[in-house]
Parts: sequence; C-alpha cells; structure tokens
Amino acid sequence: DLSEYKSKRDKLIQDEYRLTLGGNINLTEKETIVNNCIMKYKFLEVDYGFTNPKYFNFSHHYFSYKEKIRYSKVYQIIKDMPKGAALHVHDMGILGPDYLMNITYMDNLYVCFDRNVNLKFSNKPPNIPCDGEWQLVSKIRDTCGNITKFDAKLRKHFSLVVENPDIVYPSITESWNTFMNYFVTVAPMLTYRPIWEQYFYDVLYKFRENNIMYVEVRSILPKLYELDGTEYDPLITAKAYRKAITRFTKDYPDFVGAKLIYAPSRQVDNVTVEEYLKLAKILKKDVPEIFAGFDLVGQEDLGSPLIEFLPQLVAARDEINYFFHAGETDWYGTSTDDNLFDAILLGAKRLGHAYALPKHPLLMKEVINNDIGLEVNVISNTVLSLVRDVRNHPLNIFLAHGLPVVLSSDDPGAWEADPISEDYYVAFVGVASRVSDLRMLKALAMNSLKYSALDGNNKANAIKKFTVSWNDFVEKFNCASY
Ligand SMILES: O=c1[nH]cnc2c1ncn2[C@@H]1O[C@H](CO)[C@@H](O)[C@H]1O
Ligand SMILES: [Zn+2]
Repeated sequence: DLSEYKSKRDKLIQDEYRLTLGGNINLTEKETIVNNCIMKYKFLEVDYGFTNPKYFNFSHHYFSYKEKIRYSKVYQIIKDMPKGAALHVHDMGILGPDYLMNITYMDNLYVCFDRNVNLKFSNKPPNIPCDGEWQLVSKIRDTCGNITKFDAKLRKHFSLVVENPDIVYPSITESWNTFMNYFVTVAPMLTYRPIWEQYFYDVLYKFRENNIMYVEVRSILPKLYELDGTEYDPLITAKAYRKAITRFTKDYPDFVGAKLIYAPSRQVDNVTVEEYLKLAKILKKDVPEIFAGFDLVGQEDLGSPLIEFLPQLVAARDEINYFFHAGETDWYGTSTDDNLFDAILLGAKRLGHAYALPKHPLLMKEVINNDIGLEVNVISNTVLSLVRDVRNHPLNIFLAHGLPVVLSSDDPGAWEADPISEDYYVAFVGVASRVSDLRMLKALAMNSLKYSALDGNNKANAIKKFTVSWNDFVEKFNCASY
C-alpha cells in the first residue's frame, strides 16, 4: 500500500542523506537558525535555476558570473563563516592582478615587451635577453602620456579572466598555456626577496580575512634575488616563508599558521627528481616547523607520470610525506589517470584534485580505508578546462559517499577569485545536493583541519580554536544583516 511505500521511501532518502559528508552531524538550536537562513537563500538560487536553466550561473563559465557572486547572500554568509584551513594553494597564484599591479608601482622595476611582458627588479637594466628594450616602469609611466592604458595592458598579463572564454580557451591546451604564461610573467617580480616575504604575509592576511586560520602552501621554491643580481638557493626561499609566517602569527595570534609543501615541476628527468628529494630532506631537517611534504606539479597530461620516478619516490617515502596532484584529467585510462594508482600506492596523505577518482572503484575504497584527504578545487577545474557545468563535477560523488573532502582554491589570484570563499560557494550551491546544508559546510571546515599536516598537539589546538570561532560565528549570527 501507498503509506508503506512512502515510509520506505522516506527511510531510504534519510539513510542516504546520512551517508553524505556531514549528514550525521546534529545541529544545535543556534546552528539551526543559521542553517535556516543559509538554506532559505540557497533554495532561492537553486530553484530559480531549476525553473530557468539558462540563467543557472553554475552551468556557464565561471568568468561569466564571477562579478555577480558578491551579491549572493549565500556567498556572504559563507565568507563570514569560519572555514578552517586552505590546504591546496600554489605560491605565486594566490594574490591576483590588483595586488600585482601595486607591485609594479615600486621602485627599480624594469619591463621589456616582446611577445610577452618581462619584468625584473634591478639596480641597472637587466642583462636578460629580450626582443625589446628594458626600461624602468616608472619612467614609462612618467612619459607615456596614458597611464591607464599602459596599466590595462600590463594587467592583462596578470590574469586569465577574459570576456569570451569559450573562444580564447577552446581546450585545456589554451587555458594551460595562458596559465603557465601567468607564472612566467609574475615569477621574476615576486621572487625579488623583499617582495616574496611581504607577498606571503599578505597572502595570510587575505586568508584570515576570509576566515581561514591555517594554510598549506605548495611552492616550487624559486630562487630569490636582490637588486644587484645576487641569487639565493631554494633553502633561503623556504626560510623566507618561515620568516613571513612567524611575523604574521606574532601580529595575529588568533591565526594558527602555515606550512610548506615543496612542489616542483613534474616535467623533469629522474636525476632531477632525485635532487628534488634531496632538497626535501634538507628542508625537513632545516625548517621542520613548516615543512609538510612533497608533491610534483604542472599540467598532468603532459607528464611525467609518477611511475617514471618510481625508484626515487619509493626510496624517499619513509622519510617524506607525499601530497601528490593526481587524476587532474578528463582522460580515462591514460597514464595521467594511472597517477591515482601510484599516488595511493606511494602512501600519499592527501591527493590534489583526484578529479578522475570516481572511475576507480577500488581506489575509492583505498581512499576510505587509508583515510586519504581529497583536495578539491572546483573553480580551478572549470577555468583549466576539465569541466564546464559544475553540476557534473565529481565532487558531488565524493560528497554523496561522505569521502574525506577538503575544499581549496588552487590559484585563485590567476582567475581573480577571492582566496577561498568563492570556491566554497560554488561547491555548496552549484555542486552539492540541493538539500546539503550547514552540516556539510561544517564537515568541510572540520576536514580541512583534520587532514592537515599539523601534528597531534597543534592539530588538537587548531580544532579547539576553530570550535571557539565557529561558536562565536553562530552566536553572533543575524540573518537580517545579510
Ligand atoms: O592545478 C594545478 N595542477 C598542477 N600544477 C599546478 C596547478 N596549479 C598550479 N600548478 C603549478 O604550480 C606552479 C606554481 O607553484 C605553476 O608553475 C604550476 O605549474
Ligand atoms: Zn594545484
């Protein structure tokens, strides 16, 4: 009979909900008030899309709706909500063009325009080959007559954002080429030693503003330099991180801190990986308080796959923790896809992206059994051409299975997103189930600390600090203020 059918149906739906990430959390009375508020606004957004699919922002390119995000009440609440940690971000990709443009107003910066734009701090015209003339940026601004135009031209090189992404980025090749150019352009500016130290301090400041209390940054550890051309080895870059972190946590004692994952390019040979790992061991010895582990980066489809470096990676795995990018691909059954097998077999503590994971049922089980964190970066995956309509992002599968997801933002500066709140917003409204609520958001925030590289005591303290600020957020919450 129908009532029996309906109670069976209700039970099935409820049981399944309990399997989703956060589905087992019980909300307090106060949390329920917050939940009712955020869900009221979430339903408005989702249901509007359901009846007007063509206006559902999340099915279009991120660039087409990014400017509207700030008006979303769901976004505004998420921004104010304590979110724990950001565990997957890359050194030079965090602060975007507005920040970078300010740097171009500093003294001693030279520029040379060829096919690209080359920038370098120096006390004399740089001795770097360029098919143009090296000139002081300040001098060009003094003499060019139209600073606005000059700045607009410069700014274009500091961002992937365009008005017509479908034409500019027809495939992963175009988006990644532009993405790589971004790093090539900004690296010589950011690796000027005084800038590097200040930059990471400012990164932490921006994260704190987004209610993040702890960060793990991946860095290629580029060589820093001085105005006279002196260059330092990568250990100095790591020490510059430590310096910035120490200064920041002194200025903002409520902030937990930051750690470093050494993450150099994967497009190298075995000898180079051997050298990378040697440096990783030195870092572990010399800057133990900030060193978390090792990763390899770069467009994964272009290689090299992890299997190529097996002897080196196996030899170091007892000493170094791995946090590999793996499965950041649409190509099922390829060597990129197979990186997931190797990352897991090599004992990775977390996986970067793991985008291809749902196609591997046994690996899904391994992730659960070994409690491997999945670092998901939804906006990155859209901008870098893995998925357009985020309702098709595999994050919804991870969430449905209650897998240990942590949300992060990869390179928010490169696509002019805020440090992390927009990623939470897109994941919560565009990817997660319509009915996933504050419990999921709380679970995601908790996961970010649980799966961090903080050690026992520090992790417990961080979770305590998080609980205090979460309760404070809930206590002071006023739906009418949004
Ligand atoms: O999502 C990603 N997948 C792989 N590599 C990345 C991603 N984001 C940034 N980088 C890599 O990190 C370096 C800067 O630290 C960049 O050169 C880029 O290759
Ligand atoms: Zn990444």
